[in-house]
Amino acid sequence: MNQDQIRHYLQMYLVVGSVNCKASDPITIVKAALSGGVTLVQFREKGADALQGADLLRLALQIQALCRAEGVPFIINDDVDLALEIDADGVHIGQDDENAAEVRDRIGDRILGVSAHTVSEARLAVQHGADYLGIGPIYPTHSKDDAHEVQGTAILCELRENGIHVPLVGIGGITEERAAEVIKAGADGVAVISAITEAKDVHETVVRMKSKVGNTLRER
Ligand SMILES: Cc1ncsc1CCOP(=O)(O)O
Ligand SMILES: C=C1C=NC(C)=NC1=N
Ligand SMILES: [Mg+2]
Repeated sequence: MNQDQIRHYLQMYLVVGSVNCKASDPITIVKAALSGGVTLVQFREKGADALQGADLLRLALQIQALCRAEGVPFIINDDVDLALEIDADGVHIGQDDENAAEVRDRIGDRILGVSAHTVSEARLAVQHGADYLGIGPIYPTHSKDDAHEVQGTAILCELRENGIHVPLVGIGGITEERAAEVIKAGADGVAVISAITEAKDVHETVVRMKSKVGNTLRER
């Protein structure tokens, strides 16, 4: 996948699982987020009372169908086997998951996203074939119980200053109010869970956040 296409996909990136959808259900939330214009969807089913087995597969296939209908790429967090089983558009893996080079071999030219927290982790992930890097938590988050320490937007500047020019998406505590500063610091987009899944109006939140990202990218 070419870098410009990946950069486009990263602009308004929804990360979602049933655990994050308390006020409403995942399908309703994904439908509203897609109508609001999310550019990429990651299925991340993690944490206490996460779905498993047939229930997990059913929800993954339902969300995949919604994304396909809108032409929005659908990727799976962590579970490369599931991604290959349902022919997802890619995977996102962390530093503690399968080695990025091995995953790249297994998924061919599907999208490969890798989490990175330092310049050296970023360099290694790029060498192993990552299409983009997930950077964060930028701000405090309650959606990942084993999140690394909060890094602020400085990590994005540091990566760019150290010659990491691959597509980057910021993640962690990102809200509509904070989106612009994440882009100004060098990210190509924002990855968001609770600011969208817990929003009173999911559609409007996505519309507003995406327009702030787009305006800031154009001003940069
Ligand atoms: C998956 C992940 N990785 C770093 S922070 C985080 C959770 C982001 O969730 P939220 O957008 O609700 O802070
Ligand atoms: C941990 C993560 C970091 N970044 C992204 C985009 N997704 C994740 N699941
Ligand atoms: Mg992981």
